[in-house]
Amino acid sequence: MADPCCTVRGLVKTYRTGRGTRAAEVRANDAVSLDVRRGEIFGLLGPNGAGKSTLVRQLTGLLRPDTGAIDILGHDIVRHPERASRLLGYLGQESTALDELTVALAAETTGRLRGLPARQARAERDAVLAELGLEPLAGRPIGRLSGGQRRLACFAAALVGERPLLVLDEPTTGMDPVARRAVWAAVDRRRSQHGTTVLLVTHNVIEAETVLDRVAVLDAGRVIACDTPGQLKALVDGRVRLDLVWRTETAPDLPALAAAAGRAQISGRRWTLRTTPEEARELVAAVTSGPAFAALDDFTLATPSLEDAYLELGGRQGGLAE
Ligand SMILES: Nc1ncnc2c1ncn2[C@@H]1O[C@H](COP(=O)(O)OP(=O)(O)OP(=O)(O)O)[C@@H](O)[C@H]1O
Repeated sequence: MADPCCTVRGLVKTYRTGRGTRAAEVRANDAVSLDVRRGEIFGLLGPNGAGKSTLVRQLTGLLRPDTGAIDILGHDIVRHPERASRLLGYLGQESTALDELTVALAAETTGRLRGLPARQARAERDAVLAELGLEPLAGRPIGRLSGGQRRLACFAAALVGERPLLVLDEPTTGMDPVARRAVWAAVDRRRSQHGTTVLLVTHNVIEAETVLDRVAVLDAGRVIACDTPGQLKALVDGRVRLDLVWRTETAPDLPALAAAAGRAQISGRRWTLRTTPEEARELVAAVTSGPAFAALDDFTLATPSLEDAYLELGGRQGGLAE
């Protein structure tokens, strides 16, 4: 592969829980192999429990794989996990380590721990707080911020003391649209100015489609596909998704709906149908007139998303959403 940043081969991680008769094993990563190129924004997409965080914790040297190999910029991270912190900036799901520090001190301390001289750590701290609009919160302890503000403050800290690879585990969870945009602008800037590579964990399909160059889809610990969002969506080209939301859980029993009822994925009052544009058009006509319309609360017709591609690939029927 041209210019690799991170190469993963045959990674297996099994958690053991309980004791005696309650002992159980969860294979969180099951022979995962991946290639991330330098300078790309690479995503790990999958539902809760797919094994995304387990994978990134191994890449960051925090968790030891049972078997398999991880190479980051020429370094063997399984043999030398301590090297990971010099190669990558990591934003995990928890902020507890930084909770007692103010936003400014968390950013400055991270810079110092990464080997920056005091003056440079302070300069980078000021620049990143300004870049992310965090100056008004600079003096507040991270543990006493809102969930979205806390994520943004931890993201700011992860950016100080530049690293060639950024590993971000659901960075925008809980953030408002302004903060989200600030995060993606900061990521883009680092990529264009320094060629930074970004490995991003998400189960937000819209975000994945917008920001990722390539995405690996994980399901039950395995990579079930790896491609550009566009190529993955091409798997479901020519089809549309129709969501019908009824006023009550008992949808009207009408001949025009019988075939659709048999094929719809039903969740409470919502029916989801993945079908051809022609059939969707007929169904929309049928439900927007007469007794069906009286029973209808809402409907949406959409082009395929990565969510549809995931289901097409054999992903769990519940889909990617939480
Ligand atoms: N410390 C642990 N001990 C035991 N089982 C664990 C542990 N951490 C994770 N697991 C299990 O391993 C599997 C993968 O979990 P992981 O957190 O990697 O998934 P994920 O894709 O990151 O999920 P989410 O989207 O919810 O963050 C799940 O079945 C989870 O219950």
